[in-house]
Amino acid sequence: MAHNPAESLPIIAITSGEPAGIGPDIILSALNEQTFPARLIILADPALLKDRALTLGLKVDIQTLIRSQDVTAHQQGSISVLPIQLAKKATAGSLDIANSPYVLETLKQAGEGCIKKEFDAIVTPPVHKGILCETGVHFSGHTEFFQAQCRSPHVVMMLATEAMKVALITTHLPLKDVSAAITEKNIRLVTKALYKDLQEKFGIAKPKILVCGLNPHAGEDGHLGREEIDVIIPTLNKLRQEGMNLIGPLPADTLFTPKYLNDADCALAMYHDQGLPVLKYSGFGNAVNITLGLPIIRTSVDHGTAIDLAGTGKANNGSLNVAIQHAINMANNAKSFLNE
Ligand SMILES: NC(=O)c1ccc[n+]([C@@H]2O[C@H](COP(=O)([O-])OP(=O)(O)OC[C@H]3O[C@@H](n4cnc5c(N)ncnc54)[C@H](O)[C@@H]3O)[C@@H](O)[C@H]2O)c1
Ligand SMILES: N[C@H](C(=O)O)[C@H](O)COP(=O)(O)O
Repeated sequence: MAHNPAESLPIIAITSGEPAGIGPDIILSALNEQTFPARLIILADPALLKDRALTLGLKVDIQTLIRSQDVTAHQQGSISVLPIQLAKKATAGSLDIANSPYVLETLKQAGEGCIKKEFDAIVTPPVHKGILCETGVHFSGHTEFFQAQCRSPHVVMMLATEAMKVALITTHLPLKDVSAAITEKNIRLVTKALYKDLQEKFGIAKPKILVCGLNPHAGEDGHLGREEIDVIIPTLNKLRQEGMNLIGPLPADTLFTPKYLNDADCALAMYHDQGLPVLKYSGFGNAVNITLGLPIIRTSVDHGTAIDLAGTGKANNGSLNVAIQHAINMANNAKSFLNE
């Protein structure tokens, strides 16, 4: 049989995201504007993509796959869909709880396919956490969903641009619960998982990580909070003794300045809105969200469902391009690592 070079391309599963949001829009525009060096499978209702393409005036060739193995190399303007049916026709800009099980099913099938190695990586356009939670399921994010599905003891949320990487000790946690989650165990598990993946997945031999304090001015010697003195500093000292290059805890308000960032590989923030606003200010629309610590590869966009923009043609697909390209690179690296 003739060698088919397409067979060496990674298979990337892309979920549709919230059907009333911009997920379908950015998938259509991204796959219409360039050819990705991969076999791309969209887990979605084909009717959703056809409707949205019509709304957006995009001419895209949407093919339905019977089996994931039948997917061929991506070509600009073509989309291969593994069908999952919506409960109700989706209206751009209007959330409908009836379609929440559909969203969860796309994630479930993507994760299962990756675990079974039918897919080499997952890319997730945005879901709406609120409408998923309204079904009674507790859904705090893809990060936690795939952690539970893969039974991973600890995962790390890291967002990255070309200029900056920001990882988080705690992810989707109410602010009132953050202090209690800043424990030696959590700091140790996240920092170790981050360090390992910066080495193994990003080829940084000895990562230099800047660690934020929790409190204003990193606690001001205990006058503005004691988490630094009681937990963060002793834990970082132990990790340093294990060979890690950790700087801090530094006051978070000045850690994100060129003096520190220019010379570091990653910033580690204590909570979501300590680290992500800085990253999004610096590179919103061009950043990738990567879940480290999973046995599978998963990347995502840096933005949400932007319900206000769904179906308008105003959604930017830059972050999805970056998320797909990162997933392809990571899948290729993992394949060459296995072949070494
Ligand atoms: N990866 C994900 O699944 C993910 C990421 C972030 C937020 N969310 C979820 O999305 C929902 C809405 O969140 P939000 O309102 O805080 O943030 P959002 O990112 O949806 O919107 C914030 C602002 O950015 C704009 N925006 C977002 N994406 C854009 C794009 N691609 N192009 C142009 N403009 C864009 C929106 O119009 C809005 O003004 C929430 O349920 C949130 O949890 C999901
Ligand atoms: N924290 C992410 C952000 O602000 O971009 C977002 O909520 C997505 O998280 P998940 O990848 O866990 O869904």
